[in-house]
Amino acid sequence: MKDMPAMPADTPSALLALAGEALPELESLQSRATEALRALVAPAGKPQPALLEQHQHAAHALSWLTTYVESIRQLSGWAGRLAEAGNLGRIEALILQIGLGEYLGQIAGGIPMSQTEFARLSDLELDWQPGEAAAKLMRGNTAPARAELARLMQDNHGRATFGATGLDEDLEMIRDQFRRYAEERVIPNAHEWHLKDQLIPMEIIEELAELGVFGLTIPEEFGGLGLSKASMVVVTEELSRGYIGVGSLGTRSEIAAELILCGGTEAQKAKWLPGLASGEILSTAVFTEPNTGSDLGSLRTRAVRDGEDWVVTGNKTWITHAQRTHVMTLLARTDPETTDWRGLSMFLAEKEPGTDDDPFPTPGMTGGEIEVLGYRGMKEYELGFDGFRIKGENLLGGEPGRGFKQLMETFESARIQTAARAVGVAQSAAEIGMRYAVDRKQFGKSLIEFPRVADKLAMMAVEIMIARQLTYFSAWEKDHGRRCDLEAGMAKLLGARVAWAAADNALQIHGGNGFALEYAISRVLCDARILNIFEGAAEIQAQVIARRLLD
Ligand SMILES: Cc1cc2nc3c(=O)[nH]c(=O)nc-3n(C[C@H](O)[C@H](O)[C@H](O)COP(=O)(O)OP(=O)(O)OC[C@H]3O[C@@H](n4cnc5c(N)ncnc54)[C@H](O)[C@@H]3O)c2cc1C
Repeated sequence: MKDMPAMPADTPSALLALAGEALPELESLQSRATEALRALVAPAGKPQPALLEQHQHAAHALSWLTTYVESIRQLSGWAGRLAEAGNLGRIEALILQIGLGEYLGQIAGGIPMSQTEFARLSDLELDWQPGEAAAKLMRGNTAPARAELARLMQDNHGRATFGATGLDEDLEMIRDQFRRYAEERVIPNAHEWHLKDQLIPMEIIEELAELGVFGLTIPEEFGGLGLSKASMVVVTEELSRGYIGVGSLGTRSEIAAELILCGGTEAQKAKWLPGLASGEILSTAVFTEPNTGSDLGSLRTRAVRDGEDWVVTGNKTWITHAQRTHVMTLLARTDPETTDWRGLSMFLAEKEPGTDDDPFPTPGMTGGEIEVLGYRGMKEYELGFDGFRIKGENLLGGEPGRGFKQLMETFESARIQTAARAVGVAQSAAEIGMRYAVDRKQFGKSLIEFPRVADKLAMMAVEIMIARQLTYFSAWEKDHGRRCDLEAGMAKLLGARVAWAAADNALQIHGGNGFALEYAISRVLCDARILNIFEGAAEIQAQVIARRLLD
């Protein structure tokens, strides 16, 4: 078979010029796709929920297409900035070439939304004849390029990332600090914590508190470090590379702090934020119920006024880190006349931290552990509330009925953080897979010398960089005060798929050993699986993106 001609990867400027030419064409394709969906689901101008559901596959195809166009834009932007600064080396040029080639190819041929569902342009009754630039770029994902990238990854092994991140020195210093921490304190222990299904030791939580992890983005006036979301992303990425459980410790504090900063009264800010920032107050997010997960607005746990207080009755489930925490951000229905998001309120419900012997000592509250595949370290619980009392002053914002909107205001940050967790997990899978592929020999040579093994590693490096750049972009937008629900949703959507693919492929590289609990990759696979479920399951994320594109 005749090989396709290789792309001129030795001329990154030519590649960037081609990307620059192709982008307007992709943007126009995305506009055509949006109009095609509008024709299907909004015949009278406004999207109709029933039609949007009927055409869900087409709607999600648009979401994925848009995510890919943004990915190409961010990948090109990243490479362009590196080139300007004289830092676009060979490894970055190959990531750019392969990434553009592969994502353009998938746009034309089908984007995997899951292993068996593809977003195709024909779902939106579109066809696309790629212009000259796009057609050239599409040939970029060649066997020689992947082989060279895998070779360079081997040389690069031991550095923080495969390819320069493009972040500034301050952020790279933060990365270094947390990378060292994870190397010394997390990685040597993570697998044992997982296998023994242990809570992450308090010692680690105290050390992270010392390092400022819980108050990273809380303003200095409330005892935090007042740093950017970009720094949160870097810290989260590195800690999650060590262990998703450790990378997720800060998630709940981030949600609680965002809730209070956006929706709390001045008194609530003064009361809660300093303790959250210092890590003395640990929080847990209490939203999901046995019958309401994705459709959170319909939840049924009730909070009823009793004098100054509120009394809570109902059941919650999947509550991470419920036992050891001091405060619950608890969403409950305060208007019994409603059945949707309108009657919900958010509480900062105080509780006593439990112990193994007495996990839920607070009156009116019971709980039990849910045994899980992965994402251990904080443990998940189902909770029962019966006559559980919350002080009136702990109703967030002091006014009932605003809980769902208050929660929605935190979605951007939470999704950015989850995307960063996904990048960290994917990076750890890539590194573990790489080490094994080098060390393990079959047929007289290292596994990495077989193209199908090297290809997997090369594609991991490419997709991790794409997901990383999308995540940085959404953090950048957030830090500059711009709305970024769309970008954060896309980063989370793609990041979760990338993490799962990386973990699955790294396990494949391990062969039978990957299936042994003893090997770290077995844990990373289990940990990666959750990313497509929480913080908006992939299908919900795609639905939200599609709705937003039709706004
Ligand atoms: C390990 C873990 C930790 C968690 N931690 C917390 C926590 O700390 N606090 C908390 O409140 N919650 C937590 N959750 C709950 C999590 O947010 C929910 O699991 C998630 O929102 C999905 O809800 P569900 O599990 O009820 O799935 P369901 O809503 O029943 O959905 C099941 C599946 O159906 C599909 N689906 C659902 N709706 C649609 C739709 N409209 N269109 C197309 N497909 C759809 C999706 O594939 C989805 O995965 C956690 C969950 C897990 C597993």
